[in-house]
Amino acid sequence: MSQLIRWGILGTGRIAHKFASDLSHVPFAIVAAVGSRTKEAADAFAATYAIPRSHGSYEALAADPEVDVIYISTPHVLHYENTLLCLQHKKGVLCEKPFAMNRRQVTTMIDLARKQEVFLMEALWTRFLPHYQKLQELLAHGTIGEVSCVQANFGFRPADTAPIRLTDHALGGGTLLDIGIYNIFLVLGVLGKPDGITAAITRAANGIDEQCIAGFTYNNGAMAQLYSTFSATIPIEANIFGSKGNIKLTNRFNEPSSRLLLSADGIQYEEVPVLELPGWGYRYEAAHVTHCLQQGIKESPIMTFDDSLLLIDMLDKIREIVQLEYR
Ligand SMILES: NC(=O)C1=CN([C@@H]2O[C@H](COP(=O)(O)OP(=O)(O)OC[C@H]3O[C@@H](n4cnc5c(N)ncnc54)[C@H](OP(=O)(O)O)[C@@H]3O)[C@@H](O)[C@H]2O)C=CC1
Ligand SMILES: O=C1OC[C@@H](O)[C@H](O)[C@H]1O
Repeated sequence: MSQLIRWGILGTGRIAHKFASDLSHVPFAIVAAVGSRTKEAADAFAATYAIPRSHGSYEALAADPEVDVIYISTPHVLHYENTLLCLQHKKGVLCEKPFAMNRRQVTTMIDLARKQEVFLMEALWTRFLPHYQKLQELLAHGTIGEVSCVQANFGFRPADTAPIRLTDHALGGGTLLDIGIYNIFLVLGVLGKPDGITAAITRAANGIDEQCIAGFTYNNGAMAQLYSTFSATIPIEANIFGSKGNIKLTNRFNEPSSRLLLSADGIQYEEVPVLELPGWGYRYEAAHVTHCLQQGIKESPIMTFDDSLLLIDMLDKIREIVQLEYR
């Protein structure tokens, strides 16, 4: 089907730039409009990517009849209200991670998407990356046998130029929701839902988690170790240990630049070749959403509502254990 899908971008921050740039690689996708809190920022963004329509409010973007689907890239605490706004206007939505702040919000978003009969998906881009797909293939073929342990680390010291949202409690800051989510996503993709969870955080003075360490245990004996931090810049790597070998996802394991390494003995590692296309890596999820819209599909068969619900359940559970609260 050759129907053009008209994208809108809601929010003009860092990741919105990369996403808009990557849409130029996606067949049958055009960026039709952008919406910002200010007309100046919307106009500047539109000029950079030759976007025909720019709006000085999110409401105006959501109401734009020339838009089919909206990519939401605002701070975490706004995902819920921004998504509901777009769904109310019968726009499809691809909303950045974390989908929302808790299960209640995610459920309300899903219910409204179903009621309005429009597409909705969490923008967990790693799910669509070639190296992650290859990882799933290797695991499904039993290449490393039975997995006994997954270790996932994600951390960096935010630069002075980093967005304020990373550490601002009022914007949903902290490592768990921002980067710890990738650790959880990876472990769920390898071992599934845990039977037990332990967790601890280093709490910053403003209440956010500056570090978070979590342990997942499984009734079959498998376990996982998940660590996220803003206190140190560390290798953003993941290791998967199995009865017949190991897999390492190199720095940054959530991005397309990560290499997939395979070892039979835990000493010698060989790279598994993966086909990578030009761009930042957002084209894969954007192409999937574009395809879903062309086909009239309302829920992604790859990043499903159940996947997002399980993810938010894990975030909620860890937050409950460590008493991490947001208003
Ligand atoms: N998938 C990925 O690889 C990545 C995903 N993300 C996710 O994307 C989202 C945005 O992250 P990022 O682009 O880094 O964030 P930025 O702070 O750079 O951008 C956020 C944008 O949201 C809008 N906004 C609305 N209200 C506020 C507010 N009160 N304070 C600040 N900004 C506001 C602004 O756009 P405007 O002024 O135009 O309204 C702002 O530019 C987050 O949910 C994050 O988790 C982030 C990085 C990578
Ligand atoms: O999704 C993300 O990936 C990269 C990080 O630097 C960023 O803070 C986070 O939002």
